[in-house]
Amino acid sequence: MSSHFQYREGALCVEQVPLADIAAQFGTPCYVYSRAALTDGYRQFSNALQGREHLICYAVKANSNLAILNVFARLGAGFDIVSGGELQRVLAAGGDAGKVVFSGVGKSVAEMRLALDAGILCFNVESAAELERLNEVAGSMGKVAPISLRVNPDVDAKTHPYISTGLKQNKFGVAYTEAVALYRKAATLPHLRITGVDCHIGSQLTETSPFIAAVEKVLALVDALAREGIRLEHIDLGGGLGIRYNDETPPAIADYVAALLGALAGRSEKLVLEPGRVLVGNAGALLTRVEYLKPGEEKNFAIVDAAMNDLMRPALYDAYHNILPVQRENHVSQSYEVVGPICETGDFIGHARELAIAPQSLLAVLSAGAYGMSMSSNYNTRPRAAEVMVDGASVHLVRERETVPQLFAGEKIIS
Ligand SMILES: Cc1ncc(COP(=O)(O)O)c(C=O)c1O
Ligand SMILES: N[C@@H](CCCC[NH3+])C(=O)O
Repeated sequence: MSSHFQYREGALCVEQVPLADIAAQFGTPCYVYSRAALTDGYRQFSNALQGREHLICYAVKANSNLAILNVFARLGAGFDIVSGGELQRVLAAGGDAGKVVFSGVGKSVAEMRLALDAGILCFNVESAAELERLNEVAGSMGKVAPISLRVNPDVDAKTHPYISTGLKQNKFGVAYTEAVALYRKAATLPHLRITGVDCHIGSQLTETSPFIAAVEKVLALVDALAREGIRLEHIDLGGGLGIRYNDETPPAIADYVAALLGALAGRSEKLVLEPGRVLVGNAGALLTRVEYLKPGEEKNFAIVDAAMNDLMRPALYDAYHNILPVQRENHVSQSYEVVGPICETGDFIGHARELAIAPQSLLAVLSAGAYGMSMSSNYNTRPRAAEVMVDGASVHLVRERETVPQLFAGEKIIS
């Protein structure tokens, strides 16, 4: 368990604040984030990278709450975005456009314009067609777009197939074998300026070796480009470092960074990283309340007020999240299917969890800071959860629970 979420005298606390107090004040379901945990994670990266020119671009998709983006912006972070919406959130949170890298296979003309207007650091271009489009859009605006090519190194990230991105059969990046030719082509396009190279092989990696295999391929490409007179200012190695949800043993941030720096020894290019999950995953928990206990013939169900619309990782990837009682209580301990109110059999938060709970008990779903709120939806017309950030002894509401009128925003009935 993260050191930021700990039991104190039987009460689960975030820092010094009992989660039960937060539930009483803000209701459930509610995401709770620890500012100290966010700061710690970021500092582990920046400390490990000391002495090396670098930029830590937090991957906004992991959690785009404005308060979280603001914490990272104040720490000096850059941002990895994948949409115009994410760029707008970064700017609204006080992020520096000049530290933004823009990834993604489907950038629209409008998104390119927005990013060029804002003056982002780099477009991570993922196809030949995107290269052409970006050149045209930049030209039409009288601008020059800074670019990297995202190369697909064809390395097995050894992670869930839905979140592996660096294999030939994945949609991401340009084929490794075509990268030099595409760089040559980019060098001829007048409204593009080549600044770097990028790769990202997948998410929730728990071993270092696939990262190193990818770095080696990227460096071979950097050398091949140098032989052609194409010199790069930065090398972006993406994100992907995993966290402990259950019994995984991912490398510590410092060890992961040390391994990358070892592989990059003797290289002077600026190092860009795009960590998402490892910065926010264990900095957040989802608080939920037991609505009903429903004994079944084969299984006991604990029906809680959070559901797959709030946290879809279990339904989508069969992902494991530790579920803990917020108060240690003297109920009979039983094995429960922890499920939400949504009309889908796949609507579960956890299978076969041994819990001592009763109706109205509060539960904390741990490691929910990454890809929790950011992947939430209004499915079953459920309002999105509230989000709070704990900063020392202070608790701040950083996003209100949606209300019914908000759920209707922008819609109209026609006659
Ligand atoms: C291009 C890119 N960069 C960074 C990330 C962040 O990944 P993670 O949250 O695994 O660190 C992702 C998501 O996998 C991504 O697609
Ligand atoms: N959404 C995924 C990770 C995808 C990473 C984005 N490229 C998760 O919850 O684990």
